Amino acid sequence: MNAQPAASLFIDGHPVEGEGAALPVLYPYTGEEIASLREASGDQVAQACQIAASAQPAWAVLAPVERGRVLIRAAAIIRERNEELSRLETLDTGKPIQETLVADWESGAQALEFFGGLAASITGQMIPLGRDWAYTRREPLGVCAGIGAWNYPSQIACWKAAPALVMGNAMVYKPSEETPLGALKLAEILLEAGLPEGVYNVVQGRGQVGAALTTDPNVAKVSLTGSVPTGRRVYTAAAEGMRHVTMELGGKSPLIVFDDANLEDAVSAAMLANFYSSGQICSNGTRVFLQEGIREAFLDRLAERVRNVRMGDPLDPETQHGPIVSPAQAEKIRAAIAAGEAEGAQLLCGGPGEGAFIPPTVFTDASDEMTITRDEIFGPVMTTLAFYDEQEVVCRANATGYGLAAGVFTQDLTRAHRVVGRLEAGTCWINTYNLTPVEMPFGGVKQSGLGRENSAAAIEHYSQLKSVYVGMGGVDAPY
Ligand SMILES: NC(=O)c1ccc[n+]([C@@H]2O[C@H](COP(=O)([O-])OP(=O)(O)OC[C@H]3O[C@@H](n4cnc5c(N)ncnc54)[C@H](O)[C@@H]3O)[C@@H](O)[C@H]2O)c1
Repeated sequence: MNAQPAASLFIDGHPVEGEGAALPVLYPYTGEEIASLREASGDQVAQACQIAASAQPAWAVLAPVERGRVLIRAAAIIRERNEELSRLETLDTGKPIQETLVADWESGAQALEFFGGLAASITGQMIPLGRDWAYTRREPLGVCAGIGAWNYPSQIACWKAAPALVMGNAMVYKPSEETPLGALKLAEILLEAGLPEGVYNVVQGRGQVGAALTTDPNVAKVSLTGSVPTGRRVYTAAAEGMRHVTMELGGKSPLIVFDDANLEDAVSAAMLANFYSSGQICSNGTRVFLQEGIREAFLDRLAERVRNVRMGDPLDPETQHGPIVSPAQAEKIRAAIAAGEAEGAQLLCGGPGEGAFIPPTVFTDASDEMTITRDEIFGPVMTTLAFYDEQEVVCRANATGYGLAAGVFTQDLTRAHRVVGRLEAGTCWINTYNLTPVEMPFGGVKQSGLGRENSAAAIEHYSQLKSVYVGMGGVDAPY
C-alpha cells in the first residue's frame, strides 16, 4: 500500500521536502511502511512561522464573510472526497473504516462549516459612557501553532484550523509523528478552497519540532492536543513569551450508572466510552461506577455484548475493533493490563491480546487505588467499580487530578442534573456518552486542560479584545 504524499511539509502553499530526520509512516494493521517522510529542520520551522506571519495580515483584512466562504468550500470538498480521505485516515491510524467514514473527516467538515457560518456574525461591543463612548474589536492573535495527537489526526487539525483561520489568524500545524498524513490533505484542500498561500502550513516531526514551534518568536498562541505531561511542558514553554494556549489533554473520566438506569443504553454507552477507536479517545469514561443494584445485570450483559465485537482488518467494513496505533502504545496498554491483574482486579473479558490487537477488556473488583483506576491507559480497557450511594460516588468520581469529561446514567432527572452539577469535569453527558457536536464547547478542567474547542466559545481562544475609548469633548486635565 502506498500513501506517499507529494512531500513531507506544506509551506507557503506548496509541498516542500523536510530536511530533518526520517519519519516512516507505518500502517498499524500490518506494520508495513506506507509513506516515507522527513521531519522539518529547525530552519524550516522558523521559515514556516515567518511565512505565516507575512501572509496573515492580508488574510485578516478580508471581510469575515469571505474568510467564512473559504472554510465552507473546504467542508464541501472534504465531503466530496470523504471516502478517499477516510481510507487514508484508516491507513494512518489503523481505525476501522466504518468509524473513519462517519467520525473523522466528517467531524472536521462540520467544524469548518460551523465556523465558516459564524464568521460574519462576530462583532464587538458598543459601550455608552455618557458624553463619550467606547467600543471593542475582536482581533486575531497573529500566527497560531497547532500541535496534534494521533487518535483523531484530521479531526484535530480541522478543529484547530477552523476557529483560528476564521478569526484572521494564520496557522503552522504539526501533526503527531505517528499520523502525519491527514494534515497535509487539509492544507491542499484549504488552498483549493481559496485560502491564500502561506496562511495554513504544515511541518512534521517529533516532540522537538513541536518544542521549536512553541517558542518561535512569530508564534502568538499554541493549541495542543496531547497528554498531560506534554501539556505541562508546552504550557511552561509558551509562558516564557506570554503566548496564549489551548490545552486539550488526557483524562480518566467517570461514567456513573445508577440502579434506575436503562440497562441496555448504559451498556451501549459504556462500550462506546471505552472501545470506540480501540479505546484511544481522551474523553473516554474508563472508570465505570456501577451502583450495587444494577451491577451484576450490567456486567452480564456487557460480557455478552463484548464477546460479539468484530476485531480484524480495519479496511473491512464489518470490522468494529481495529489495531492499536503503534507497537509502543500496545506495549503500554499491555503493561497496564498486567498491573491491573497483579493488583488483584479480575478480568471479566479481554486481556493482552496479540501483536497489534488488544481486545475490548473489562476489569471487575477494582478499587480506587489501583493504577488501572488512577492512570490514563489510552486503550480498550474499562475499569468497573462498585458503589452504594450518590454522595459516595460523586466524591470518588472527583478524586482524580483529571477533569476532562464525565457521564451519568439515571432516569431520575433531578438526580442527573444535581450530580453533573457536582462533577469536576469540563464536558458532561446525561444518559449518553462521548458525543461532541461542534455546537457544544469541548474541553477539560483541572489537569485535563485549558480553553475550549468547538462552539462560539472557541472564538475567544483564537482572538483578543481591543478596547477603544472615544473622547467626544475636550480633555479635562488638572494641570
Ligand atoms: N482533550 C483532548 O481533546 C484530547 C484529544 C485527543 C487526545 N488527547 C490526549 O492525547 C494523548 C495521546 O496522544 P499522544 O500520545 O500523541 O500525546 P503526546 O503528548 O505524546 O503528543 C502530542 C503531540 O505533542 C507533541 N510533543 C511532544 N513533546 C512535545 C514538546 N516538548 N513540545 C511540543 N510538542 C510536543 C507530539 O509530537 C505530538 O504531536 C492522551 O493523553 C489523550 O488523552 C486529548
